[in-house]
Amino acid sequence: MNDLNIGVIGGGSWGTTVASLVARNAPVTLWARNPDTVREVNERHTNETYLPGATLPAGLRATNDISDAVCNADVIVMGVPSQNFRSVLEQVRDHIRAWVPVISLTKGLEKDTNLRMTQIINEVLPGHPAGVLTGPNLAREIMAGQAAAGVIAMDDPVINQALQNVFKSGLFRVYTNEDVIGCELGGVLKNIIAIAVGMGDGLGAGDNTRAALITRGLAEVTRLGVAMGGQAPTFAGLAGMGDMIATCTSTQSRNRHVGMELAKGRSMEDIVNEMFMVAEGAKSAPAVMALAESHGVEMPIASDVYRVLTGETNARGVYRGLLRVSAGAESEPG
Ligand SMILES: NC(=O)C1=CN([C@@H]2O[C@H](COP(=O)(O)OP(=O)(O)OC[C@H]3O[C@@H](n4cnc5c(N)ncnc54)[C@H](OP(=O)(O)O)[C@@H]3O)[C@@H](O)[C@H]2O)C=CC1
Ligand SMILES: O=C(CO)COP(=O)(O)O
Repeated sequence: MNDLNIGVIGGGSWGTTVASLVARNAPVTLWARNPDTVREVNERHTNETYLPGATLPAGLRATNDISDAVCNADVIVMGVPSQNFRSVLEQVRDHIRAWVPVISLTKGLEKDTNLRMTQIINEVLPGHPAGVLTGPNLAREIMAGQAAAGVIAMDDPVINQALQNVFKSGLFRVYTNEDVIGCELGGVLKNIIAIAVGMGDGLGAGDNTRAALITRGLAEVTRLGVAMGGQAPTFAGLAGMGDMIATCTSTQSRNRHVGMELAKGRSMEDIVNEMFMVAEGAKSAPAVMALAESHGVEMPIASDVYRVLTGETNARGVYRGLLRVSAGAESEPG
């Protein structure tokens, strides 16, 4: 057992899953805002709302009191959606000890500021090392005991290696990477491409179409990621291509699900109203478009998705457009 105390913040699908993984290696306290979730985790070792059918480790303790999860923690792991990240981190700030590293699990950008979650950590908790744990990691599949691999990224290689030991297990292989920006953006930007793939799949597109969307999607994600300071090889790794493949092809993906529902001609408002889990791609799309524009990067697939999300056009309309567009060189946008 590792002697670091870990505080995981957020009792949804991924926060609960990561807390369960870490509980094999170190003492963990999971903070959830919902007292029913806390009771269920502590008494029945389940979180049926977010992880139906999964049994959580008996040693995983949950709390409704954020100071209980934070004040003795040597590492804080943030697993709340991007639009709530800052406000929850401000609650963490009231209890966190000096220099404790903060790891984001969140794959989104903050609305209006367009900031990445590690940038928010730097703003709210200056001096605390900030990193991300990311990769092709669908929560329910990991809880079902399927092997997976992820990446832990942080500027400081010594802390990064210590954290690798906190998260890794026989079923969860964790690689280190020092490219925080690239790893973080890989996880964020693939979500909008997964919506595009969901729209295609919902309209009955074939395997060739899906492969073309994923490949061209990865090309535009890489262009923006590199323009924002990420390293190109990161986008060919687990945080980039790996997560892109998992999210774009899995029936478990919430982002792909949004695309499938859009393909039925439903409005975004309707779809979101009946989802209780987060689909970060839809929330982050305006920020992605703003960043693409400010960096002078063309993202034809993402901008088509954005036009569907805003109701300017529909899935069928952009699909027809895709077939009409003439192709140039593979190294160029379009
Ligand atoms: N699920 C997955 O497979 C993976 C998800 N991720 C990323 O992890 C992040 C979290 O996603 P995920 O766990 O799936 O989301 P879910 O929708 O499953 O759960 C969201 C959780 O956040 C909590 N929450 C929301 N707002 C607040 C708030 N203001 N204060 C406190 N808690 C809040 C919810 O609490 P309540 O129940 O009370 O509403 C819930 O516990 C996302 O950015 C996602 O992209 C990354 C990898 C895999
Ligand atoms: O990021 C994920 C898998 O790596 C989860 O994707 P969804 O949010 O689309 O379910």
